[in-house]
Amino acid sequence: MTVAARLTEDPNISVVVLEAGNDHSNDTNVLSPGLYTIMYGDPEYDWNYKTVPQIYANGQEVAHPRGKQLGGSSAINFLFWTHASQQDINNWGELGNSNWSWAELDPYFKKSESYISPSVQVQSDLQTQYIEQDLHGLSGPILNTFPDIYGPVDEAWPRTYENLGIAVDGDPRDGLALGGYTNTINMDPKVHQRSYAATAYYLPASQRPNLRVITGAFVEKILFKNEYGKEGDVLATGASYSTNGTSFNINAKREVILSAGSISSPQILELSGVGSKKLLKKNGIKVVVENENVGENLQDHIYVPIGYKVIPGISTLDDFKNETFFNEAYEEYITNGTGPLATTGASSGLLSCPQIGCADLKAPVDFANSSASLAAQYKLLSQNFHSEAVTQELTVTGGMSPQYVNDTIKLFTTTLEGNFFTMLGVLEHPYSRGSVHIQSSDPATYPAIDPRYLSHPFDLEVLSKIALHLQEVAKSAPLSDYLQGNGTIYQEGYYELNEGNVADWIRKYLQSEYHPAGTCAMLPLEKGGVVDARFKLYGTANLRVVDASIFPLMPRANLQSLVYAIAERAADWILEDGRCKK
Ligand SMILES: Cc1cc2nc3c(=O)[nH]c(=O)nc-3n(C[C@H](O)[C@H](O)[C@H](O)COP(=O)(O)OP(=O)(O)OC[C@H]3O[C@@H](n4cnc5c(N)ncnc54)[C@H](O)[C@@H]3O)c2cc1C
Repeated sequence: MTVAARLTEDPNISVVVLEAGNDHSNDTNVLSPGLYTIMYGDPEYDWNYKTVPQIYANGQEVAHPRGKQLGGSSAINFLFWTHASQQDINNWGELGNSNWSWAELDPYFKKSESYISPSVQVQSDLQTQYIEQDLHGLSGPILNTFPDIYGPVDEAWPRTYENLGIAVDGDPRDGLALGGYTNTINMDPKVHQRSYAATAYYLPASQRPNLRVITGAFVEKILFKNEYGKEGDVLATGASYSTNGTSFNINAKREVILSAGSISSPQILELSGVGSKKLLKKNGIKVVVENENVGENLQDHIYVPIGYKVIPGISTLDDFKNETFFNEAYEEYITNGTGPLATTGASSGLLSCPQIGCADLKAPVDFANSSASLAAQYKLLSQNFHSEAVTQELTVTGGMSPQYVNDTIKLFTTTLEGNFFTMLGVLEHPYSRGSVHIQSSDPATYPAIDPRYLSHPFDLEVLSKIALHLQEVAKSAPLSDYLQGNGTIYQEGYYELNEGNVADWIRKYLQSEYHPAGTCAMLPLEKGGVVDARFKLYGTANLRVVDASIFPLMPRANLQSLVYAIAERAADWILEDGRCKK
């Protein structure tokens, strides 16, 4: 939506958007910051993917919700608005992408955002004074602020990191600062509604005569002309899609932009004949552009959860299990836009290895068994291992059921009596790599998603340190004041982790943060690339991929601010390239 909205600012450019899901931009389930888990597993909102069994993680399938609606996963995400580091983006340049550096991308982060300062009370309670307003966008479409409804645990969060000597040392928006802090969320503070791609980019543009959005349009493949373009590249002429079982073709005069996300973009390319010759032949698909890199290089953030019992009197998401409580909260939100459904968590800690007490951990240096392109990625990760964030620590103020790794409906709640608090420790820069590939030429058959979690042994080593650090945080005041036994009494099913049992526990209960990336990597072709540094698919004259699948290397933190930034940049380049061609 970001690209379409920007391009149609020019009345001479017409854009048609094909979206498989429906428009839910007026739906409380999407707009309420506290209701997002209600959408998981529901086919009206969520593709509800699962990985193939993960052989390094107890053979489990891992759930992968993805937004199936206008605005995609920005409509179902947790509203965390956090940022990549400078090094993360500079790495993309180092890997061979010209004109990619933090300095060059920074204006586009700003372009997408309107930061809205909270009240003086919120600033003090949530310790938001770290914000440097000049670093933020102040007039972009996505509204971004702090939750103004929160409890004592939220207030305790930044103070706990302060007591541990690892409070945030600046505004992480600068791509440098590290430490524990309360992050912003993408919410309109006036009405307490999610601000996301559909409300922020689509709605203001929806009346333009040069923008047409077709919802319920399931793209089956991209169409190519059977002749070559000017530069010897294949021409994309449009797409075929189906609506309610009827198929249609739509023509594109200038460009086709594929933004179906890290799971569907490689799937659509392969269905269209772009991918590995062997795989396409096996599935009876004619090869249009041969490229073995399509669908490879899958990366994801995984995390380990640890659950605690809270002291009596602390309200948590567990209270929603009480029907009366939920109905009252729902009524209050619908009527006044306030109450427990008008808010969400915002507790982050971006921490380096020395900050979590693992300064002695040695990052891998021998990449002899890796391909040259992967070795280049590993080299950058290892060089910066001790200065970059190794983890993002965050919280869910409520119980989780980590045994339901493959079922998000059950994962974010418990059947237990009581109130709980869950700490999550995310592995920020994984070394494991996987893939997404079609299993059939039938577009309705989901692709095989295989992130190969923990296939690189270093990931387990690092995640173990992260899990042990979470326990230290939980035992530290003032957070520990709100946890039973000062952070030593676990939710049933969890137990004290130590050097001896932590690895087994992680293999069993690791979860995805639902951040798949990298499957149509922006890299030089010979280094594993699918698109070039201007998003153009290799071997084609006029097809670009613009979504998280082009990230060549996983950044720290949550992905959405980076997805908006690259989409803003892509729109500029599409306009620029169009002008050059005239
Ligand atoms: C549950 C969840 C929680 C998250 N929490 C956060 C968070 O708190 N903060 C954060 O920064 N990030 C978060 N993320 C990640 C972030 O939302 C995503 O990385 C980002 O939205 C990805 O954008 P994208 O454009 O690559 O793909 P998507 O947003 O997934 O968009 C792809 C779009 O393509 C459509 N599509 C797919 N296939 C087809 C087809 N065949 N035909 C037509 N349309 C199709 C989809 O329906 C969808 O609308 C979360 C993600 C999830 C799933």
